[in-house]
Amino acid sequence: MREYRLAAIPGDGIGTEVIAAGLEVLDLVSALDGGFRFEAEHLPWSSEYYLKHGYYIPAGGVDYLKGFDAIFFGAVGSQQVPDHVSLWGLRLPIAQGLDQYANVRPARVLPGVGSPLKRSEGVDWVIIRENSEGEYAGNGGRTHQGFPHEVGTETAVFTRAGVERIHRFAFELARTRERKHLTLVTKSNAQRYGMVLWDEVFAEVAGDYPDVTTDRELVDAVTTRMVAKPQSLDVLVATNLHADILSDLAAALSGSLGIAPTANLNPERQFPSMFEPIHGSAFDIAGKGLANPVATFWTAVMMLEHLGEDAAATRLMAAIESVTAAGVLTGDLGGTATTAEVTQAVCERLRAAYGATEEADAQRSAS
Ligand SMILES: NC(=O)c1ccc[n+]([C@@H]2O[C@H](COP(=O)([O-])OP(=O)(O)OC[C@H]3O[C@@H](n4cnc5c(N)ncnc54)[C@H](O)[C@@H]3O)[C@@H](O)[C@H]2O)c1
Ligand SMILES: O=C(O)[C@H](O)[C@@H](O)C(=O)O
Ligand SMILES: [K+]
Ligand SMILES: [Mn+2]
Repeated sequence: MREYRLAAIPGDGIGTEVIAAGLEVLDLVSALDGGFRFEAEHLPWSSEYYLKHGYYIPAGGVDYLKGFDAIFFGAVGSQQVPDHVSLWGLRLPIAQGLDQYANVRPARVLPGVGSPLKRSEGVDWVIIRENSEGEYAGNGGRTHQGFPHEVGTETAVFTRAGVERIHRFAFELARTRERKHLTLVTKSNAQRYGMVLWDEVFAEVAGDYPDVTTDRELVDAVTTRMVAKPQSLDVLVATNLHADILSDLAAALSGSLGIAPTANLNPERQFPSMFEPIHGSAFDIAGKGLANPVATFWTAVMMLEHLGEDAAATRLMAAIESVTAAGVLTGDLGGTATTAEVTQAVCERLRAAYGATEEADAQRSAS
C-alpha cells in the first residue's frame, strides 16, 4: 500500500468548506482504488489562529512541511486581518519557502458548464505563473510614514536563474500538449529592464525546443485575445502578478472562479508541492455551504497526478465532469446545489465507476 503524508491547511472562509469536501473525496477515491492511502494531518494555520497567537505559521513550520508528500491548501484572507498580512503570513512563505516556483493553472470549459463567451471551444489553456519572484519578491518598503513626503516602493525582481527555470518549465509542459504552442506574456514595451530580460531568456530557451511553436503578446493585449480568439492560445507563461490576474480571467471565461485549480510545484521534488483552488476565502459566501468544491476536486486531481496516481486521477476527473454534465451545479454556475450536494454527487459517480469495473472484472474471471 502506497502511503502519502498530506498536510491539510484549510485556512479561512470557504477554504475550510472546500478542503473538507476535497478530503472526503480523496479518502473515497483512495479506498476505492485500494492501492494507496492518505495520512492527512490537519494544520490549523489560519487568520483565526493568527489573531490568537500573533503568527500564521509557528516557528519551524515551513521546515515541518518538508516532511510531507504534498500540501492541500484552501485559502487565506479575513476581514479581521489586512490582506497583505494574511497572504504574506501563510501562502507566500510556504510557496517561496518550499521553492514552489512553478504555478500551473489550467482553464477549460467542463461539460455542462456555461462560458460567458459565445465561442468557448478554444478555452483550453494552461497558464504558467512564475511563483517565486517578480512582483511578489517582497522587495520594497515604506519610509517617512504619515508624512506628506511618505514613500512606498515595490520593486519587481527578475533573476536570470528564476526566469530561465520558469520558461524551461513552460516549454516542457507545452511539449506534452497536443498543440505544443507557448505564448510569452510580457510588458517589455513599458518595463525595459526585468521584462526585457524575461523576453531575452525566453528566446534563448526556445532554441532548445524546436518542436514547440511560440509567440509573444503584451499582457494587456493578451486579455483581448483570450476573449476574442481563445483558440489561438494554448500554454501561456507569465510573471507572478500578470498570471495571477490572467488566471482569474481564464477562470471566469471557463465558467467561474469556483472551478479553477492550481498546483504550486517544486518541479525538482526537493520539497513538497502545494495544491489549492485559485480562489480566495470568499467573504460573501463563507459559512453558508454554497462554495463550489469543483476547483478543489480538480486540484485534488492535479495532486494525484503529481503523486503518480494517474488511474485515480483520471477516475476522479471523469466523476467531476459527469456531475457538471448532469447539471449538479452551485450558484456561481447558475445552479442551486450546495457544496455537500455536489460532493455527494461526485462520491456517487466514483462508487458507480469503480463498482462497474469490479463487476466487469468479476464477469471476466467467471467466464
Ligand atoms: N490563494 C489564496 O489563498 C487567495 C487567493 C485569492 C484571494 N485570497 C484572499 O481571499 C480574500 C477574498 O478575496 P477576493 O474576494 O478578491 O477573491 P475570492 O476568490 O475570495 O472571491 C471572489 C468572488 O468569487 C466568488 N468565489 C470564489 N470562489 C468561489 C467558489 N469556490 N464557489 C463560488 N464562488 C466563489 C466569491 O464568492 C467572490 O464573489 C482576500 O483576503 C484575498 O487576499 C486568497
Ligand atoms: O497571489 C495572489 O495574489 C494570491 O495568492 C491569490 O490571488 C492567488 O491567486 O493565489
Ligand atoms: K486558494
Ligand atoms: Mn489570484
